[in-house]
Amino acid sequence: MSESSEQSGFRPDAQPDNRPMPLADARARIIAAITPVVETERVALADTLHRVLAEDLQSDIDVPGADNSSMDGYGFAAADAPEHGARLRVVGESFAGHPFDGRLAPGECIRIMTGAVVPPGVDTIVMQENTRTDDSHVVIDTVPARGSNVRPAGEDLARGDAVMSAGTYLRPADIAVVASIGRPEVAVFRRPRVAFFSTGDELRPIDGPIEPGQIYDSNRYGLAALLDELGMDGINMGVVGDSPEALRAAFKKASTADAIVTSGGVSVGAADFVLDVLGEQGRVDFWRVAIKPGKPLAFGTVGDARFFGLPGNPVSTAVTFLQLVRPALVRMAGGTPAPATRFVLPTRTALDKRPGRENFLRARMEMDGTTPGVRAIDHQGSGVMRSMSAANCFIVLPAELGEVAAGTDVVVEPFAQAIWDHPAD
Ligand SMILES: Nc1nc2c(c(=O)[nH]1)N[C@H]1C(S)=C(S)[C@@H](COP(=O)(O)OP(=O)(O)OC[C@H]3O[C@@H](n4cnc5c(N)ncnc54)[C@H](O)[C@@H]3O)O[C@H]1N2
Ligand code: MOO
Ligand SMILES: [Mg+2]
Repeated sequence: MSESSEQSGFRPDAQPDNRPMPLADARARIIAAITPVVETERVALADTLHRVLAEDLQSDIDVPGADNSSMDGYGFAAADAPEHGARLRVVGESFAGHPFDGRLAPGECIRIMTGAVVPPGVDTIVMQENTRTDDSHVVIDTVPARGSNVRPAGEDLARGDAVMSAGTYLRPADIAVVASIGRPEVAVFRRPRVAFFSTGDELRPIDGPIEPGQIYDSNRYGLAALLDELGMDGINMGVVGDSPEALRAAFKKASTADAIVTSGGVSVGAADFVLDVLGEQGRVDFWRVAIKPGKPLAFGTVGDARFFGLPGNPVSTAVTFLQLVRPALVRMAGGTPAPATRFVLPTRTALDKRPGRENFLRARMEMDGTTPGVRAIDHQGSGVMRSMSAANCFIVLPAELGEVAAGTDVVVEPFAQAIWDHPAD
């Protein structure tokens, strides 16, 4: 039996046929429901990693500010060294931060270092490995072409250039570029406030003992780290028990955030109340997505907040966060989510698959000698978080597919991703 025909008692209007929603549709609906934050603040550049730029930046200066040398060597006028073996008198030096302020007469050159200003009269630099010194002279064994090793002013950015536009998610390289034009502070969007909590009577804090039947609340630590990595303002609300009353109180408290992310209690069990309380205190936009792991995901609204009810199985929590919550939060933060980078590799192992849900198998891309391939982690249970930790990619198998034989080309999605679109890319 195909999984898509599974039934449940719950029927949000959004899914009149009661089937789990295809993942692409769920993602599109979530993205369409997100409103980006608009408030901005000025922040020291050093504190802007993974913040979203809220202003267009233009350069007031040339970077670099002057023609400069790309080599340690000697600078001269090409006309003075018409052939290999030319001999020039060394009359001064230009160091980075200490320009040469004299003038060159015919037959003269200067010692010059990488990054040092190329003075008027010098149009060519020879690297010192191609020279010999001879008293106060230098012999250029191999004369380079005119203009060699001179980096022009403004090579990186010219005065007036557009440097970066509002909506850019700031990566380390971007921060270095902004620093290069001398901006100690920039305007960024306020970070979305994302309230998150775990649900489950079995969950215990990680700094105490556990009894049989109890487990440590690991999902909340994973979620906190994922939110942190995205630059969100995470509001850690702890563990909420499996009771409608406790959930009502938690939903109420979280309803002033921009988003709420929970784990657990969204399936059909007798202690799964998240969906009921979401319907009661807010609105269910849809429930259940044709994704494995992660099917019972719920999306909706509570007060001001977009609500993501992630399934409690730890791998399901992680996979649904990456596939559905992360792009939504990128948009909420003022950025543009990038489509996943994917490519094709042969699978070294046969893959179990039933038609019905798009599968995200945890896998490792690896080389066999010089041949790249991908190998699924042995244990694919949605409670086996080590499968995520040991993996470096997903194998993504389309919903309709059945079993996959070893040697078949499969779609691979590396964990290391450009997750937001970068206008300069
Ligand atoms: N009769 C059916 N049962 C289940 C179905 C179904 O379609 N019919 N779907 C299964 C699928 S798929 C998933 S995924 C889970 C989702 O369950 P819930 O979201 O209701 O999550 P819980 O029942 O609360 O917990 C599931 C599992 O995960 C552990 N857990 C929960 N929270 C944490 C946490 N913070 N840290 C670590 N581990 C956590 C929990 O102890 C359970 O073992 O439902 C299936 N059932
Ligand atoms: O889809 Mo559930 O996520 O198998 O574990
Ligand atoms: Mg459950």
